[in-house]
Amino acid sequence: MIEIDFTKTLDGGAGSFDLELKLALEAGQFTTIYGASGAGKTSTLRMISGLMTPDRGSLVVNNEVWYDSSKKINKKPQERSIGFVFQDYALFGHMTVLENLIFAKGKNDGTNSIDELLEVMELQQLEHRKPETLSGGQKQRVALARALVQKPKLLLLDEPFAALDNTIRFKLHEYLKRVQERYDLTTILISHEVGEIIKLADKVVCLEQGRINKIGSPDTVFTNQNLSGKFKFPGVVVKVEREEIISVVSVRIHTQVVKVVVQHHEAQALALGDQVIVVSKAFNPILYKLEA
Ligand SMILES: Nc1ncnc2c1ncn2[C@@H]1O[C@H](COP(=O)(O)OP(=O)(O)OP(=O)(O)O)[C@@H](O)[C@H]1O
Repeated sequence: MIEIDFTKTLDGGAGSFDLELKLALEAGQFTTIYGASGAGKTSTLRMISGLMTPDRGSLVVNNEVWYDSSKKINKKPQERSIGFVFQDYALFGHMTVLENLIFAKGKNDGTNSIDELLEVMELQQLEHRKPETLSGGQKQRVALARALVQKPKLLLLDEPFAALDNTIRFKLHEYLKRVQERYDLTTILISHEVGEIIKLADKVVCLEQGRINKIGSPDTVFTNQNLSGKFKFPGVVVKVEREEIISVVSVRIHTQVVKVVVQHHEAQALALGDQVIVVSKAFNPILYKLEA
């Protein structure tokens, strides 16, 4: 359990405001922080990691006090069991992929196996390459593997996929889900992408000017409904066609476009580019084996 209860006055563009966060996250849970630019998302992760000090409050991770202003406890970032991945990779350019991971391991025992991480993240073929020779998606896989070497209790991700195109981003979601489940990681992701949040997160915390204004499952936060469909696919509206009795909305889901029949009044509420969730209650798929 991660118990966050701290405040800090931040210098916003239009004057100062208080970031006030009281939040409990269950171990192994995947939480996303969502909110407008300047709401205090990055500051929150920096305070959890010890890179920024709150004005007052406490932070307790699995019953271990990392910060408590009244008891004057403030663990240094290197004493907190955290893996941090940023948008800009921050890999060591003069080291190969393998050397980056070995460096992260340091002299510590009890770390995750580097061989296993290379395998899970499918980096074996790239282990002797330097970061400058890798694509953005490959670099981010290395950054994710490196963040996991020290067996962190908490994985913090600050818009790690924002600079990548959709296809690479979708692949990285799969890798992230895979490691999150394999290592039972308590994860906090900052994201602006509603589709990404619906796909990955158990819980979403919406921040506005330093305060939590909504919290809950992505379904309830973004649609005000508890969606009970068997299959849920986040997508983007690419076409709305009004026909005689009904309207047809085309939704791009990853690389496919599906057509969904809706009532006219539902179609009227939609614009091209809107993010939506396609929910299917009864789904009777037919399976075809692909020949390699
Ligand atoms: N050390 C600091 N002391 C005081 N104010 C700060 C400090 N660091 C950042 N701020 C201010 O706090 C506000 C919130 O910044 P933060 O980076 O947390 O926002 P954000 O929600 O992550 O935004 P974005 O989505 O643009 O990254 C900004 O106005 C920023 O200038």
